[in-house]
Amino acid sequence: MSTPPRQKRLTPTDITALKGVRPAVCLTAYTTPMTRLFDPHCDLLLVGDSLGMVLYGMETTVGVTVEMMIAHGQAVMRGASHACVIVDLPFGSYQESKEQAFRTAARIMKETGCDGVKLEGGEEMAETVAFLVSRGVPVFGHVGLMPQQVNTAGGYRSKGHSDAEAEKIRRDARAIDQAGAFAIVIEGTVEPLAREITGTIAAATIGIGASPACDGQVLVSDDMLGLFNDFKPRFVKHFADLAGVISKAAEDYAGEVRARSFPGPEHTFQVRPKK
Ligand SMILES: Nc1nc(=O)c2c([nH]1)NC[C@@H]1CN(c3ccc(C(=O)N[C@@H](CCC(=O)O)C(=O)O)cc3)CN21
Ligand SMILES: CC(C)C(=O)C(=O)O
Ligand SMILES: [Mg+2]
Repeated sequence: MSTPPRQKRLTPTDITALKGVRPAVCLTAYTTPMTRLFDPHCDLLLVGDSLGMVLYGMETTVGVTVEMMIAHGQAVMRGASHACVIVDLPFGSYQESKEQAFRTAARIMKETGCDGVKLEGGEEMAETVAFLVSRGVPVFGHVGLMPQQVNTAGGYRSKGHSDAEAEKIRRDARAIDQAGAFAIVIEGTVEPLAREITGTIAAATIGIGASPACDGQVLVSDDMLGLFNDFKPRFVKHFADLAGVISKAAEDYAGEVRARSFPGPEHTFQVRPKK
């Protein structure tokens, strides 16, 4: 009896090919059990550096390390059999030079087995994106609201309201597209601009707060599950209230322990009768 062929994950090329065919579905994933639940429903899973905020309680994504991204990238790869898996390059691991970016990307791909990496930036990162792609690293771009630039941007503010800001984002998206990115996240950007970019580049645009005109959508999974409630950007929709479910479970558990009604006989080991 031969073993069935191992199911192959979607490739970055497959994601680009969805453009103009059907919306690409993307969620962030950080752990094996959640990945197993998301994987059948998603085309793309992103091990986002948002994990610093949603899993580790950091104030921003700036403190996230390559080691954290590798540990969670490995966890996600253990649970993914269908979706394409992309890992975020964290702040400080790629901006210094295209060589630094390649070294980090190659290490992450080798140590996790993921399908490519994502990096934030526009025109200033185009040379880096071309360098990576020409050397075998599929690149997912990210323009518009760039969380790793929170300290120079003066906070998390939506983008493209002024003509000058819109023109900059237009140039950023074009530069990353022409550098060979297979897809580009457009974050926190006004609808007409996101629509225009989507219609004029080859890469698939994946929106988060960038309107339904994008080629696909992404959300931070803890946001859409109602698990992360420190803040709620306008683009977040809660598809469940897991925070409520979990706090109720903890409350019930605590009550039963205090009442000595848990554990019951069915959870308790008795000495086996001697033979
Ligand atoms: N849980 C979570 N969800 C995210 O979407 C997310 C993270 N964490 N961490 C990394 C970045 C940070 N992001 C953020 C954080 C806050 C806003 C926010 O408060 N936005 C305001 C903008 C108001 C405006 O300028 O119009 C909003 O009301 O949406 C947006 C994106 C997106 N990413
Ligand atoms: C929100 C997505 C695009 C992201 O970069 C992340 O989760 O880190
Ligand atoms: Mg990110």
